[in-house]
Amino acid sequence: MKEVWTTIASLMGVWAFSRTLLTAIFPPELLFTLTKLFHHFFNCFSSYCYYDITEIEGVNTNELYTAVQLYLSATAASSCSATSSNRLSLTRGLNSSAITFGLAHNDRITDEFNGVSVLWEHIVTPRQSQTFSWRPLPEEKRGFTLRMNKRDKPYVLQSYLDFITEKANDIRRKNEDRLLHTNSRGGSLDSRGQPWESVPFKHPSTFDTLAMDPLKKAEIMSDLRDFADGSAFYTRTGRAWKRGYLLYGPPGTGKSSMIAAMANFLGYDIYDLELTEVQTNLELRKLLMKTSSKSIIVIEDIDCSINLTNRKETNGGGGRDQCSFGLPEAGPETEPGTNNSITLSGLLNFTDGLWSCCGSERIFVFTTNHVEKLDPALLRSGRMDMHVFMSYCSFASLKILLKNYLGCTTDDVAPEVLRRLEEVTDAAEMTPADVSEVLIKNRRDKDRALRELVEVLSVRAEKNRSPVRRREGEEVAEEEEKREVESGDAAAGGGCFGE
Ligand SMILES: Nc1ncnc2c1ncn2[C@@H]1O[C@H](COP(=O)(O)OP(=O)(O)OP(=O)(O)O)[C@@H](O)[C@H]1O
Ligand SMILES: [Mg+2]
Repeated sequence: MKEVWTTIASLMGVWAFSRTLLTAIFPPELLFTLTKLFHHFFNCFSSYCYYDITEIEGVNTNELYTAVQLYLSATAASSCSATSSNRLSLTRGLNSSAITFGLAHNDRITDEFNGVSVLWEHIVTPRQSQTFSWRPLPEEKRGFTLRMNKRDKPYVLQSYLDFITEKANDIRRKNEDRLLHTNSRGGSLDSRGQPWESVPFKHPSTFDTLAMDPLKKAEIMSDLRDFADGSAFYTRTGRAWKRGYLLYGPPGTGKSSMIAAMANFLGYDIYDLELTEVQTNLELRKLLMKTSSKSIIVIEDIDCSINLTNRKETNGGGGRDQCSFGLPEAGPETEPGTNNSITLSGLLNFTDGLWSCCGSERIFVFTTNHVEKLDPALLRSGRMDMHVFMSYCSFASLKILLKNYLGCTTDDVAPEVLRRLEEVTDAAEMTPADVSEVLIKNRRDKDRALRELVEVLSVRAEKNRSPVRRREGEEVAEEEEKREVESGDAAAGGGCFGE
């Protein structure tokens, strides 16, 4: 033992002496170059190269670090044996329903990509001193080091990192629940500069549970699928990657349920834009800029949010916008130029102006109960590409509701009951919401539910056949016709599922 210590001491002595000697002989620049050459020389003999991916770069979070962490968490979870220890850290993010596995501090994991084996090490060291930063930095410095054989680097490094980024995006999408964002705070920002407040979006509505004409439904689903897969198409045709849907129809026909089904179908987040909370066009634009890709931007009851019919030019608008629209019951505080000065042009720019393209893969959905109140400019193709009429409950829709609530198909219903339902459903003009209520109430007793449903639908159908009601219906139909003539070919070119 004594001999070992003697050898170490003498080696250190030699090293210290050589350094002193070298420093005395060579100027510092030359010494630096010699040291570099020395390292280079030794590197030539090492068959590995190393890449550090730190958690924080400057003051920003390094997205590659997050991607690697997610990717390795999936690898670690599937093969605990690939890690150097059998300890993994477990985390569950706020708003996420999935648990993420992670490498414990200073742990290693091997991975294979295209037949090439690599080694990852998770390095955690205490942060020395708090450098100046606008936001507090974590107490520990974290990073991953990737070790790869030099000969493999030119072939796999880039494609491996691309693969990791892609995989991490998939995992993120699968792990995270949909988010529902709202601008209920008005234009004020939170501590992270966000104007949107978010909650997990857990609406269970899907296209399976949505009661509507199956053909109409299939067309919408295929349109959405084409949209989501349309990256190349939109680039080739020079169009912004966005699509607008107008859902209109009486209350309780499933417009909001359809939006939820769309979000669940595509895996997109929803931004529920409360227009009455937005004061100016500029605020509207800022909200738009803070939305993410792969999202549905919704304005519900657009006719109630902003008065789009009383189009009047204003002189006192400072020349910023030509036409201003106050809220329906516009008091003095909502006069243009004062508090709420959102204009139609601001809204139109929001949906298809240059700023609407500041992200990609976004769907705009407007809903209304009174499509006749909307300005034709808002309805034209390019803004609202598809007009979807959500109708009263048809016999086809009723079958879906029977399956949803009573778990029965048409085979389970007695033929005479089925025939009676078919006779009265369309004439009854009941909304799916009203039909659902009857079914929910009697869901424990299928026969009673069907009996009551036949009764309610028959009474409604009979009422609708009465002469007074027919006259009213004719007036409504006339009004509809007038509106269609007025809005002209607003929807021409786009899909229109009106009935
Ligand atoms: N087409 C439908 N398919 C399945 N369920 C529906 C449908 N329409 C309505 N419902 C049921 O009725 C409830 C209300 O529907 P929803 O809120 O989607 O209607 P809406 O058209 O958005 O109404 P409003 O115009 O008042 O906003 C939903 O929770 C759902 O259970
Ligand atoms: Mg609704």
